[in-house]
Amino acid sequence: MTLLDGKKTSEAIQSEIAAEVAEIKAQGGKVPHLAAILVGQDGGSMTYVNNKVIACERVGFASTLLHYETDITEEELLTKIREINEDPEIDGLIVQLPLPKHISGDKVLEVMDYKKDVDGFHPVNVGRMVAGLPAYLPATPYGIMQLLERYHIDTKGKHCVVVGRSNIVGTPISILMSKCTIPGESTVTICHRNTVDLAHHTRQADILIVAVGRPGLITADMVKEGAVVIDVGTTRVTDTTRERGWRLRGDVDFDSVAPKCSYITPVPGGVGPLTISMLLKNTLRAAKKEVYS
Ligand SMILES: Nc1nc2c(c(=O)[nH]1)N[C@@H](CN(C=O)c1ccc(C(=O)N[C@@H](CCC(=O)O)C(=O)O)cc1)CN2
Ligand SMILES: [Mg+2]
Repeated sequence: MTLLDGKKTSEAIQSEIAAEVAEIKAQGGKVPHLAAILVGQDGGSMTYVNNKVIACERVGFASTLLHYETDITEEELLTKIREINEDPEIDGLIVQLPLPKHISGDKVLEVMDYKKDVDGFHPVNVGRMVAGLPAYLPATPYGIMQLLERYHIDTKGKHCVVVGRSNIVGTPISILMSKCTIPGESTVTICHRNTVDLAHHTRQADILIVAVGRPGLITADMVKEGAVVIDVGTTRVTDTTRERGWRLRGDVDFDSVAPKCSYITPVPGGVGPLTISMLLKNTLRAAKKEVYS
């Protein structure tokens, strides 16, 4: 069994990005600039956004963090987004999810300039990804593709079973894995909350990607011998032995599943760190006008 080291891969990607930024600076160019909007005080969201800002500094990007109270109105937020759309200094914009219930994520995306949508969630970017046109790929699926590529995992003709159909992970990764690209060329099955006999499907998987946020859902009996297992789940579960009172747990029961796998991602240190690196990569692509002129 080989551990897919997301931390190491993420560091390698960030070094590549930092080298490109150094080159841009040396040529007297403008450094990439990411704006991140955070609404409210959710612990996980605050950690992720802070980590994004720190990662920007590490690779030499400029960043702007806009942190609003939970009671900001939808219209106030939309006005701010329209301002950022018009700001030529800012190359990429993300709005950290989840948003409070009174703000429509769909409206936020529709207002956002798709050319700055470095999360790849805007309908234009989703549509272009489906059509196989240049687009910003959502960071987590993009990170999974990087892991498969950099570990030279053969995906062509393999059966890839995806558990979860979220817009952030499940749906886009199932499309990317079915595309005629490498990685890709897989036969894809999507499972979700109404799938009958989940284990029947997961046992068929050569490549199993799980993104539902249900700690320990996938147990050893649900996995084929030699499978590649990608665990996207990162749920905070109570752990009184830790000072902070919690630990992260994936959707896969790592201890029982790992011995059966050819490759597996740990939690933490698997897909998570790549989510941040691929956001930086998209921001660099935005600054270089690689996707849109
Ligand atoms: N606008 C967005 N919102 C959300 C996204 C997103 O891509 N765009 N994805 C998730 C949260 N997320 C980034 O935003 C994210 C999740 C996990 C990690 C990560 O590095 N996890 C580490 C553990 C970190 C820890 O100790 O808490 C790991 O798995 O090793 C990074 C980013 C939902 N919202
Ligand atoms: Mg899902």
